[in-house]
Amino acid sequence: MLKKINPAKTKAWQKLQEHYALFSDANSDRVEMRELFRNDPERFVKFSSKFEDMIVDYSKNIITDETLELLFELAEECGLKDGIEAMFTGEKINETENRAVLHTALRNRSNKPVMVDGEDVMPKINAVLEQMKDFSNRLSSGDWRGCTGKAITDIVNIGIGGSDLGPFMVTEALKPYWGNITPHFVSNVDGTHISEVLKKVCPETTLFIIASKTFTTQETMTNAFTARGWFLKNTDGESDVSKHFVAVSTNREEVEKFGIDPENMFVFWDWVGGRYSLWSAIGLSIVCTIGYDNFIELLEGAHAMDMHFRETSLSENIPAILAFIGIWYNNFFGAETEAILPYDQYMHRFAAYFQQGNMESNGKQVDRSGSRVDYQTGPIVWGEPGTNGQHAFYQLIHQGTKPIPCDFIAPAQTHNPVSDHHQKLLANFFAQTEALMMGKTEEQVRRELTDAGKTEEQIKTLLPFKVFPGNKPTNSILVKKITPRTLGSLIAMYEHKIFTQGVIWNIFSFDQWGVELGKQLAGNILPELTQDNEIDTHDCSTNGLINTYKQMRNK
Ligand SMILES: O=P(O)(O)OC[C@H]1O[C@@H](O)[C@H](O)[C@@H](O)[C@@H]1O
Repeated sequence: MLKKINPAKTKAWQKLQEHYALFSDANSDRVEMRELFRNDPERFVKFSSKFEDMIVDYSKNIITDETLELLFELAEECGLKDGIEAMFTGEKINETENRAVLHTALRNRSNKPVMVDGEDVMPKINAVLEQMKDFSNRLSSGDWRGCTGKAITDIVNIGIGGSDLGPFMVTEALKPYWGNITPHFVSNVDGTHISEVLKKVCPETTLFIIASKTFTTQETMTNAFTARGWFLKNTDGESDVSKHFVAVSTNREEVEKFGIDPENMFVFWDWVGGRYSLWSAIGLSIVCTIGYDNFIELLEGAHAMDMHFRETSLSENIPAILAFIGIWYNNFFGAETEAILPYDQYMHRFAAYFQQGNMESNGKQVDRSGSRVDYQTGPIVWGEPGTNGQHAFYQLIHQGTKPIPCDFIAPAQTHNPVSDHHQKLLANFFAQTEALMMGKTEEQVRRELTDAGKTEEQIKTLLPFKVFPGNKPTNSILVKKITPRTLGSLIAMYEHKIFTQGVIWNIFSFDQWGVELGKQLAGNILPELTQDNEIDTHDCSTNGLINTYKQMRNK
């Protein structure tokens, strides 16, 4: 089991607090990155790690050897190494749901046994993989026929949260690997989402994948029934449903109730968390889109990162180091957010994916003993692909008042070598991380303005606006190319970063009770919306909004 240690009460935490004074804004002699770089030409070599075709450069952080040493001490005091073993060996570390956490078993390409409740889970994982392989081959070869004998050309994944974000992000990131099946994704209960997707597909050649761990999620079931209604309206009858609807779930009973043949069901298990489920049967839409072999490459890449995370000492451990640096800013510099900035258009959903991964996992205020924490936990995660972000929100990162550590991610090779686009893209990547670290001093600005012929008066007026403080931390993650394997490693790297931070913050990262209340209340309100009578069962704001909505919808 994970230890229950208050990180803020450890010796390392106290030392980190004292150490922070060296870098604090309150210290007029503070140590800044510019100086650290000036004093150590080997800083890049020292503070970067290679992993297969990936390099993670964490040298542009406000850290010294001592900072990292203290963070390693913190991790040791909090029992990180034992925690990692507990997860990989199937201990029920998701205590509030009494579940193991074994997304790593789903990509355990060594096939060594992984035991849960005395049973090796590998045979059943392999059996579902075989089923996914067979199914996707039948789809892409045209062997699986729709109701009028036509081959399937489009799949629609209906799911939400973990049953949508992962498959959507991965299929988008790996678009260059698409075969002859086009994927679509419907998640939002807003009828616009399904309506717009249904406009693009033809009932005879479309297969719906209803993806839901519980098979009770309101949004998914509503969209699934709408899809079935649309299909039946446009085809000949109920019996054809089996050729056009398959399910991915842990809940056989509900799948059968919906009317999907259990033959067409792909199972997974309660030890797969929703937001960690793309490696399970939830990845069916990925397999159908990029092919089974590429999906296996994705698993292989993740497995390689798993091995690295499990077996490498903390001082060389990439996910752990990223996690420690995150804690450094979150808990000592008071950083509230982290940006993930992929310089790769195909990875445009990567930040959104890890928004759930991070914020649902570590958005917790109660520690593992059930007490309110007295320190900060999970950061707000956000981001957009470069270079779009540069023209939108980088201003605040460069010159705003909030510290925002950023991860820059880019491939050295593009799938679309169009003239010099990629060089321009990467020039921007490198320039931004340099600018964020170096900033622009008063002296530099003064020189520039003098060279531009400005008067002393003009220089004085403009100077404060044109200075960039710099000292803004970034990690740079450069991969050779975005392939299924690299993407698998990248995703696993971030997953383990989240896990590491959860262990140290002494919180449970694999439950998500916080999403329940809104669902419950929506369940209470829905029947109140069916009639036009005035409502007075809530607070005055909620009553007022519901009653105004009722008036508006009728006029
Ligand atoms: O796969 P399901 O059961 O439909 O759940 C979808 C999502 O439902 C949300 O309520 C959970 O917070 C997510 O973690 C989950 O991924």
